[in-house]
Amino acid sequence: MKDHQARLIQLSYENKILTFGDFILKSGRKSPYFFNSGFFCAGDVLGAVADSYAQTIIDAPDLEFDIIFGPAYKGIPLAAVTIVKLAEKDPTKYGKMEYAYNRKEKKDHGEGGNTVGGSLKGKRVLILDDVMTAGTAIRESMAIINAEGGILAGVVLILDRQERMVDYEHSMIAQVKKDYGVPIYSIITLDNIVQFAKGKLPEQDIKKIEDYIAKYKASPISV
Ligand SMILES: O=C(O)c1cc(=O)[nH]c(=O)n1[C@@H]1O[C@H](COP(=O)(O)O)[C@@H](O)[C@H]1O
Repeated sequence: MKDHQARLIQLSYENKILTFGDFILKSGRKSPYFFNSGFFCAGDVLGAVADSYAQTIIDAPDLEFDIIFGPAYKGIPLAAVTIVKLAEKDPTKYGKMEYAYNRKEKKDHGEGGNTVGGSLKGKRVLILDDVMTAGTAIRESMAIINAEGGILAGVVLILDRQERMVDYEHSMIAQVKKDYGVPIYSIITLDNIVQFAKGKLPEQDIKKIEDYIAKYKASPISV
């Protein structure tokens, strides 16, 4: 793990963003851990996630984009702090780059429109989201970008849960990469969380995570 990844997991655990227990996911799966990015609300941990997003973007060899899109609601502050961090790290490349987000409800007065911030029209758009499990949230973002005339350029996530799709061995990330032909990066993965948990949690909790992995972890194959 790189320093920024280890630091982000540690801070996420301390801030109860990363928790271990019994959780029901959006997909209906019963999970022994949950990552709640709604708790990125203290300055230190929000700064840490912004730094990790920005570093992941800068280190990615094949991400070319003109604007960042943060899906409402949780993606909005994440996109805002990341664009600030990118501008700090590389002012020439990112100083004038914009970000945008969608409204949950359509507005038909004032400036109108479904998105706020920079225009997506004709631009290569990088989606910045928190967690991908079954891919539902990401597909919703893709539909918004299409409707606004943007071109999807890639996705950066905080956590790749590395879960397999129902009835398949491969992951949702592998499927989305194939369907849209764009790169997808994540700051941390389930593997990183397991590595962290092994030094921290009691044996019975590790066992629950291992059982979950045996049941739901995807094979590292592309489609
Ligand atoms: O329900 C989840 O799968 C989930 C797991 C987790 O650890 N953290 C988490 O936030 N989620 C939620 O699930 C969404 C992603 O799941 P999909 O839309 O199924 O890919 C996230 O945007 C969250 O709403």
